[in-house]
Amino acid sequence: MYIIAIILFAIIVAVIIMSRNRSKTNNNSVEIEKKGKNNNPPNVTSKAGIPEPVLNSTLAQHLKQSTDDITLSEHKAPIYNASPEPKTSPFETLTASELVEKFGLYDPKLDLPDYKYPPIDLLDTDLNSSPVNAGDLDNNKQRIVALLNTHRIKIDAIKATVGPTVSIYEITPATGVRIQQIKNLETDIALTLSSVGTKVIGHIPGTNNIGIEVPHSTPQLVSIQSVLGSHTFVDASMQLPICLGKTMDNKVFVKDLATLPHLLIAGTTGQGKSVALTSIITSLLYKKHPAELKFVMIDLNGIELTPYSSIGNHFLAKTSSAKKAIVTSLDAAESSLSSLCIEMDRRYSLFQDAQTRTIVDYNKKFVNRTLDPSSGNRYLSYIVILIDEFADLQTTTNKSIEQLVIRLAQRGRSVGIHLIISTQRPSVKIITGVIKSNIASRLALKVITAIDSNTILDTSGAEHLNGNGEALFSDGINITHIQGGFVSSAEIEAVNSFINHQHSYATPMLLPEYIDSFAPKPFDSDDRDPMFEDAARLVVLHQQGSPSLIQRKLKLGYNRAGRIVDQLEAAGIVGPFEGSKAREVLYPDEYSLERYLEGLN
Ligand SMILES: Nc1ncnc2c1ncn2[C@@H]1O[C@H](COP(=O)(O)OP(=O)(O)OP(=O)(O)O)[C@@H](O)[C@H]1O
Repeated sequence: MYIIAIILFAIIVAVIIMSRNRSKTNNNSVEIEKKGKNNNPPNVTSKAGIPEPVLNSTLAQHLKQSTDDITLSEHKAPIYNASPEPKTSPFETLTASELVEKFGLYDPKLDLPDYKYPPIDLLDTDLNSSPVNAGDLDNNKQRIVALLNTHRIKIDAIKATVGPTVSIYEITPATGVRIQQIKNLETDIALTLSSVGTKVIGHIPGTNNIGIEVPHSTPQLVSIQSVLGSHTFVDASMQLPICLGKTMDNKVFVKDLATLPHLLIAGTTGQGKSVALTSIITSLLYKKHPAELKFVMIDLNGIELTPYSSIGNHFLAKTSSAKKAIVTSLDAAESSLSSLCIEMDRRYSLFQDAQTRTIVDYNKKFVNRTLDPSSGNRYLSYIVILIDEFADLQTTTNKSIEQLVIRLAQRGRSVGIHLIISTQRPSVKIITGVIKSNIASRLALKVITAIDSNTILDTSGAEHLNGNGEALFSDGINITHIQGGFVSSAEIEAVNSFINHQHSYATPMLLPEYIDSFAPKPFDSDDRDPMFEDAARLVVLHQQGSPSLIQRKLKLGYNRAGRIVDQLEAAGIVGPFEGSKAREVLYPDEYSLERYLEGLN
């Protein structure tokens, strides 16, 4: 008895030491612990031996949320307790309201409970003085009024609004004055104000006024801090708020990517596409928790999006076979997009079973614990796919990329998958008719010709922009003239570093594995899950290739079971995903399977 007690004590001590050592492999956690910022209990090591990011501060909280399968960011695993394994799911014995009473609402943010959103003071403050002084504004007003008087055009009032790149003079015409009378004087007004580019922009919606737009000789920079710190952005109750800059009358311009629901950014090289892309990413990083949002970044040049690899474990998603979190090759781009299509189909099949139509409704049901995680249900994060330089993917030899992009654009919205595509080649070969018809929202930066502008926006105008982030945004109906927010490399670095120094998931979110049936890839046995062979025997024995079977019989989390099924598919043991049907098992009996497994080892 005494000896058994000593052995037991030694085992417990050894387990504690091992779990502490493993936790030190996570650089982030080591650094935070060193700084003494983290009051969490010691790291918990998952069954897979990976440092556990779910560090709920109390045992009660810990019981609410699963610690079973943490290599994926999305919780599909049981949300009651991981250890000891319950024999039956509480979802089988308790109603949703009883579950909520017992465990509370499901909170995806408890994945990383101590996660802090980046503070606004990481960004540079706006030190710009106004591009026009009050004296100049008054002079211009007097000159405009004098000119109109000479032409016997009476006005009731004139006021000026200073925007980032232009000032707008709003005139209230006297009764009987026609807009065209003022429009006819456009060149004369430009001459009077000595300002090339002055435009009479016509009736200002919602007012009785006519606008005259006068460009500043030195445009004002719109700092990202001034827009992300504004009430318009801070108070925006949107699913995916993205800040695109300021309008010409100095209003912060925020859109909800979830409703756009995709965006095309195009303009000649050096006019501000990358800055626009990074200000969109920065907007989302300021508003979203890593449990709610993942980016898939495709950047074949490996330049613009590379800095974000440092926040890969927090905010990026990738296929498990991809070595890097950011996609930099054509093949990897194709398999990532294919894999996203599989994820999209899986989400649709979850929606079908849950009888929901949108990600918001589905997640609401999940949070209310009406959906059983052991049937594959999980909290769904939004996925934003960013493609920097779409022309690199639109090669003549690879038409399938365009088809994948179109599929995602057509069906992604309801399931929370959104695309942002940027290109410096606004030609009809790159921005094809079918791409345009599926991506209604477009941001045009300066282009060279009216034809290019027409290719992007279906109208001219972008050829008159001044560069440096000045843009025209079209939501498919209205066009808004804006000045994009500027974000510097140093600011990107500061935000990424702030995020990077916090606890993260163990890996980027893993997307379902895509296997190209026409070009089978060699199956890498090093990447195989330790339970791979047991799972293979199980599916062959039951002649049923479903993750829930593996999950139940081998006591694994849903994510891990899903990955094993992907590996079984890669090894040719089960067939491809077929929506709500179970996968076909390609080995008829254990004998043939054992022979195959021997060959694999
Ligand atoms: N919103 C902005 N406000 C002020 N200046 C800007 C803005 N956007 C871009 N610029 C200026 O334009 C330069 C080029 O911007 P950016 O790198 O985004 O261009 P690009 O269109 O992505 O170029 P490329 O096609 O070569 O990648 C920036 O370095 C900056 O000086």
